[in-house]
Amino acid sequence: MVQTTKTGVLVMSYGTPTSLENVEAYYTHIRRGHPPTQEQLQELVDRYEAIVGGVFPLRENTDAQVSALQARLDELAPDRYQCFQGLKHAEPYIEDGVEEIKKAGITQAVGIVLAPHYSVMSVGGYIKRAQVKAAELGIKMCFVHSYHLHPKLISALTERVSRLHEELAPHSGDKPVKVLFSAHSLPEKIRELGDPYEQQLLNTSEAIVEAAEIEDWEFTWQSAGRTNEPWLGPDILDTMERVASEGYKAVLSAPIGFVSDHLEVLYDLDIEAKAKAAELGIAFERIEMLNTDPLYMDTLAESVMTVREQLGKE
Ligand SMILES: CC1=C(CCC(=O)O)c2cc3nc(cc4[nH]c(cc5[nH]c(cc1n2)c(C)c5CCC(=O)O)c(CCC(=O)O)c4C)C(CCC(=O)O)=C3C
Ligand SMILES: [Fe+2]
Repeated sequence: MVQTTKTGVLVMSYGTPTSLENVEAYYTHIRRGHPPTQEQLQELVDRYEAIVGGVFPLRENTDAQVSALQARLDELAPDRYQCFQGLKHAEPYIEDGVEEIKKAGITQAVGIVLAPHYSVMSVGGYIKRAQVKAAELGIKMCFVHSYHLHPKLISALTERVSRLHEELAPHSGDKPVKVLFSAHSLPEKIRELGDPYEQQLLNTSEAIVEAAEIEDWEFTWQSAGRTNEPWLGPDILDTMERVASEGYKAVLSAPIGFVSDHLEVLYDLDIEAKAKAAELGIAFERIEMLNTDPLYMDTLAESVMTVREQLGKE
């Protein structure tokens, strides 16, 4: 096999079904091999049907993000990096991505997840799977664990929050606009593990409000799983009810735990939370997702290059 001195970049993301027929297999994978009940499946299919229109946006967005990152790395360091995709719950799986790196004759790689905040239950899980496969194939690998305070990420998010804040101000009556930062909830047990997830999310929120000079804001959770164990709360729908009862007339939604248009944003916020706002008689608008924003691509590229230097030194 021809070896190359290029560094592989394993770009990891959640993954989404390839078609509505495929939702059951996808959901079964998320549930670690336990198929959902008919009712659970139908509920998820209904949510996808509400947003999809034949295409699953997360797949296109992940493809576009990986290509844009490759292009940016090629500009910053020509011929040095080759990107590969590895998905948590769909093909190409994380392990497939590592296999592709091996097949390309690459012996060292950096892994990065398309999610800025680290939790042992999210990013930690991605990294573990890549590590196991890389060790098996003899590839030397390093990882970006989080990039939730990267100045360019904060700048891209601040710009979105500031712009929307101005747009919403005329609709907020005699109260300020309420900014609600949110991220995917996780089971409450992460607190016992000393997980950095919550603190990192608060730190991102604080960096944005400081830069945007916003005083009226809260952090709240969204998209909690439908299981019996307790999940981190309060949920955004409950927070919206409370905020409306306090007299607020306009909510700005900033789902900073996500970087792409997908189900948790297009359904849980744009359909479900928006319907709740209509019921409560308040305005509700969401910031645009980062998708391939050049500042986000720079955040990823610079984070990869920083970790790559560590790899070289070892
Ligand atoms: C932390 C976190 C992120 C953010 C970080 C990251 O991006 O990794 C995230 C993102 C996403 N979650 C997604 C979809 C789903 N997540 C589910 C279920 C779960 N998510 C969890 C956590 C997270 N999820 C957990 C602990 C579960 C319970 C099951 C388990 O223990 O693993 C379920 C099952 C049904 C339900 O519970 O709703 C679905 C359909 C999609 C893709 C949407 C699309 O296809 O457009 C995306 C980007
Ligand atoms: Fe999820």
